[in-house]
Amino acid sequence: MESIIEIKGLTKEYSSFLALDNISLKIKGGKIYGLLGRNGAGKTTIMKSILGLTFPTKGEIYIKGSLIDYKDKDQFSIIGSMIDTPAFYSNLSARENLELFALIRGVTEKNAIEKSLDLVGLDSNSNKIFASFSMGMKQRLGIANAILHEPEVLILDEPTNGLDPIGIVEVRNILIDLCKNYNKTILISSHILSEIEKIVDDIAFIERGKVLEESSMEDIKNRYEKYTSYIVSDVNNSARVLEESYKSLNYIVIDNQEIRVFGLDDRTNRINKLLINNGIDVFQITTQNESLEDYFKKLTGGDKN
Ligand SMILES: Nc1ncnc2c1ncn2[C@@H]1O[C@H](COP(=O)(O)OP(=O)(O)OP(=O)(O)O)[C@@H](O)[C@H]1O
Repeated sequence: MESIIEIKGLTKEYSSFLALDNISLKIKGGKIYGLLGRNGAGKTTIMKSILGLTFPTKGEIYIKGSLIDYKDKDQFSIIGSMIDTPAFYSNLSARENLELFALIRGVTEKNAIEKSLDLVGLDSNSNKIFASFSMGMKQRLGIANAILHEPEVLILDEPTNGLDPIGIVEVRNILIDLCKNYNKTILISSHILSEIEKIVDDIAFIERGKVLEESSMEDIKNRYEKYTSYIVSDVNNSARVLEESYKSLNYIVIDNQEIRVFGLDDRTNRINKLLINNGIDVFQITTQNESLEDYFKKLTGGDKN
C-alpha cells in the first residue's frame, strides 16, 4: 500500500541536543498509526516537522509522494491536527468557537461545523461555554476543529492526555469511527501503550529520537510471548540464582518485585523450589500473555531506562 506520508532520515538538532536522529517512517492511507514512546522521546517533534511547526535539520518528508514544501500551503490542506492542549475561547460555546476557526481558516462548507461536532458527539445547539467543558469535551472539540475542513489525514498529539477512563474510550471510539467509516488516516502519539494498543494498525516505537521498531500491530501481536511472572522478596538474589542454575534462561527483571521468565514453562515448580531453597520468598506465580507495554519494555531492555 502506498504511504500517504513518508519520512526519510529526519533529524532535528536543538543547539547541541539531538531530538530526532535519522527517523524514517511510512504512514499508510486509511489506517491508524501510533507513535509510541516515553515523554521526551521525540513524538511531538516528528508531528511538528510534518506540519511545518518546526523545521528539520536534515531529512525529507513526502506527502502523497511529493516532497514537502513548507511554503506551499495547499500541500497541508489534506492534514488536520491537534498538537498540545487545544486552545479555545473559554467564554464561547463549541459552535461559536468553531465558527471563529472556520472563518480564520476559510472553511466555507455550509454544514462543516454541525458535521464535525456531530462526529465527535458534541451538541451543536448547546450554549455551554468552553470554560465549563469536561476535559473529554475539550479534547473532542479539538478533534472537531481538526476535521473541520475534511482533511484526509489527522495528526493528533496525545489526544487521550488527561482524560478519565470513560473519556479515553470515547476518544478511542471517535478515532476508530473516523478511520473505518470516513477513511481518515490518523497519526496519533501516546506514552500510554495500553491506551493505543486497541486501536492502532501500525506502530513505531520511538526512544531518544530514534525508531526502535516500525511494524504492524498484527505482526507484533503474533510475537507476544507467554511468560511466567514471579513476585519475589529479592529480585537481585533471584536473578543471581537463576543465572547460576540455568544456562540460557530468557528472563527479565521488571521492577524490584517481579521477574518474568519467557516461554511456556514446565520449569515453574523447579524455579519456585530453587528460589525458596535459596532463602527467597515467592509471593505469587502467574502465567500471562505479553501486552504492548511488556513488548516495549523488552525492546528497551526492561525498566533499566
Ligand atoms: N524548542 C526546543 N529546544 C530544545 N529542546 C527541545 C525543544 N523542543 C523539544 N525539545 C526536546 O526534544 C526532545 C523531544 O521532545 P518532544 O516534545 O518531541 O518529545 P515527545 O516524545 O513528544 O514527549 P512529550 O510527550 O513529553 O512532549 C525532548 O527532550 C525535548 O526536551
